[in-house]
Amino acid sequence: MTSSLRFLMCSPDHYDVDYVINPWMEGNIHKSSRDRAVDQWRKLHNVIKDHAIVDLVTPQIGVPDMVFTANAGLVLGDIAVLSRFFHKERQGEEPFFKQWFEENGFTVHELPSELPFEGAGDALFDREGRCLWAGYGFRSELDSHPYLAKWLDVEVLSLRLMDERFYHLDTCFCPLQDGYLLYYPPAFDAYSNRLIELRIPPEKRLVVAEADAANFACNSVNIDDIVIMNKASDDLKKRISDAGFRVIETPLTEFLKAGGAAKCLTLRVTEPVRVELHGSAAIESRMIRLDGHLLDSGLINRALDIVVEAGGSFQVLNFNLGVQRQSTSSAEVKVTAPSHDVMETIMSQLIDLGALPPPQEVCDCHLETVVQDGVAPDDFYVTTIYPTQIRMNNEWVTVDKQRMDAAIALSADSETAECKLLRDLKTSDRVVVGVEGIRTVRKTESREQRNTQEFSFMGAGVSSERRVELVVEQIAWELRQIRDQGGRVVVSAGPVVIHTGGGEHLAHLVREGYVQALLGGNAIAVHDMEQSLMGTSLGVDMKRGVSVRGGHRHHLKVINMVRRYGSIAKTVEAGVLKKGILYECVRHHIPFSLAGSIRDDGPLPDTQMDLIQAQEEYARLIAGADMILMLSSMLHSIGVGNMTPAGVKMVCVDINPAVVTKLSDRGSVESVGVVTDVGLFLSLLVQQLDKLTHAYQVAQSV
Ligand SMILES: NC(=O)c1ccc[n+]([C@@H]2O[C@H](COP(=O)([O-])OP(=O)(O)OC[C@H]3O[C@@H](n4cnc5c(N)ncnc54)[C@H](O)[C@@H]3O)[C@@H](O)[C@H]2O)c1
Ligand SMILES: NC(=[NH2+])NCCC[C@H](N)C(=O)O
Repeated sequence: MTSSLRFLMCSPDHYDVDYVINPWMEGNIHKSSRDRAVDQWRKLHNVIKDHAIVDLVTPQIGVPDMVFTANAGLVLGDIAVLSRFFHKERQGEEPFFKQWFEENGFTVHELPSELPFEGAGDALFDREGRCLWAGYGFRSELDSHPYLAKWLDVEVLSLRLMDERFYHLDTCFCPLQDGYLLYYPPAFDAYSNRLIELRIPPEKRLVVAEADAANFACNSVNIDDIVIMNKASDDLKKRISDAGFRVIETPLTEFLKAGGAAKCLTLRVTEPVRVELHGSAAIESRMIRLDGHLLDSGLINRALDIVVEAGGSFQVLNFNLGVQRQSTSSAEVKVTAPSHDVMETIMSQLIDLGALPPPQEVCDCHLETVVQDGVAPDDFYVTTIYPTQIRMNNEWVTVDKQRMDAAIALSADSETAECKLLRDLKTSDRVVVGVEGIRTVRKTESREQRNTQEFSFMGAGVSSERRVELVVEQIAWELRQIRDQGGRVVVSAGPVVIHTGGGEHLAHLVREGYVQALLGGNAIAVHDMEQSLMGTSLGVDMKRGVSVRGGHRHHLKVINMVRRYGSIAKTVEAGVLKKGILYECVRHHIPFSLAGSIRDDGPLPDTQMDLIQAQEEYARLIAGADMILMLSSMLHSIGVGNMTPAGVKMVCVDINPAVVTKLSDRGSVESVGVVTDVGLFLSLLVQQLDKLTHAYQVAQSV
């Protein structure tokens, strides 16, 4: 027996599965046998008694899980941090464990109420006592970890649990003597796995397969060179013994029904203190403020989801609910992240939602100078479509040329900031880094706006004919308004427009002044002209819908013809091209840009094969747009979406709901998705516009 070692156990006199608080308990209510449980517990007790002293806490009626003493609290030296159970079903255990700790000479620390932490079930010392691995995600809050670091004066490494079967850290992670670790990596998020790999060298990591993990092989008690567990496969046993340990199996099947095994049934109460080491936790906390229709628009949910999904945690400290339908709410939220990196990831997403630091914490943004043309500093802030401001010399300055996926740059001699693509950065530009002193200005999105968005957005696969018609009516109305007010509508279109018979309708829109710029690729122009000149689109007769003999050569002949004339405009001037979309563009001086791609035939002389140049032409034509109609080209629509700032209404039409979702789901109220055939859409749009114009003319003549 290793005489100095002590464990706390609780006999299973009142043990049963009475409720369900973890997936193992499902279907097991009152299905465990008390006799068998008592027998299995005694065997475990005996094994442990052979190697250490076992103290017992008196079992209590009404708290059947008290048998799992690992959850009593966390002990180091003579300090015990008492558990605050997440589930009310186990909260009744707290006073009994507290009493035991006090009666046994421990100084008991209690966490603030509503800050769950489930003791040694979620916190395991490295066997050399150098650090504390602490789990969070299901039962314990990340915010409890700084308290552990402070009270126990130990380095805390936070690990996020992802698989609800492994809801406590000790169900999937077991530090062993000599720096070994028995663990099940899929139970953790990527960041936590990286942290484990940074700290534990590969030869010391004993990775457990799912079948062993499901038998609670990681829920082992390690005393010197023995590892006591419910059960392990031969392969695992071999690997553990190759590492110099002896495995003792003792069946604990009755306790598995409640989601626990050997380690859960014990609490090590003699953890050695390493006086030379001191407390720290990489955990960071920050306050943020959110204002707006937080509940109606779902903003608060989105913000809190961002925090949790990225591996952080939150506390809503203040919530002022706007009581009237039109009044806004505000919230102050404390965000906690396991590391600086995770905090920056969370903060940059919260900034996108319009989050602000509280007034007392607002500071200037951080700038770093570019040292290589076209390369930003590592930590540069990546822009979004939303109007952004940065704080300089205690004032908020609006960033120009807003677009997504850029850096915010100030040239060496100016105090004006603009969005710059990486390739445009120049040595000596100063670039905003980190997340301090940056805010985005978001429109307050009300319940009504959200409903409209949901109504018009048809990504849910329920695009009945009538719903398409309703959306088209709305778009037609806006198109007419924009035209009448001298606004700008930009159309990006793919060749499907022509294949589906939409060419004549789009040409009509150009002719009638509804389009102020056209963006596309080589293909739409080639197919449009092929249809105008030969009546086919990629060799298919557009009237009869059948392939024309030798038709596959048509598009090359068209390309060749335009090449002979030198450009599309010259082909129109020569009187050769007499109708179609490109014809109308040339005739009505509507600028167009054709961005080339690797698969382009020809290409047409107008196709811009220098992609950087093409992106610049697109950006120039998009500037000042009121609406962008994205018609059935994923490629060009995504390109356009990336360079468009918020505030520009985008209408995306595609037959594939996934494409519509991708393009419309930019968190912007201005996006409308229509899942339908683009030819049908254009035909309905033209009909609706004619109806509107006709009504207008009738009204004027009365
Ligand atoms: N001849 C050339 O030089 C040349 C060059 C490039 C591309 N192309 C041709 O262009 C086509 C691809 O164009 P892209 O780059 O824009 O492709 P893309 O895949 O990016 O986009 C096409 C989109 O059209 C959608 N779509 C398909 N049928 C539809 C319908 N009936 N109504 C509405 N949406 C519909 C698809 O879901 C898809 O999202 C291919 O046929 C390709 O061969 C030809
Ligand atoms: N340290 C542990 N993993 N303990 C297991 C606790 C089991 C208990 N039924 C619960 O869900 O809380």
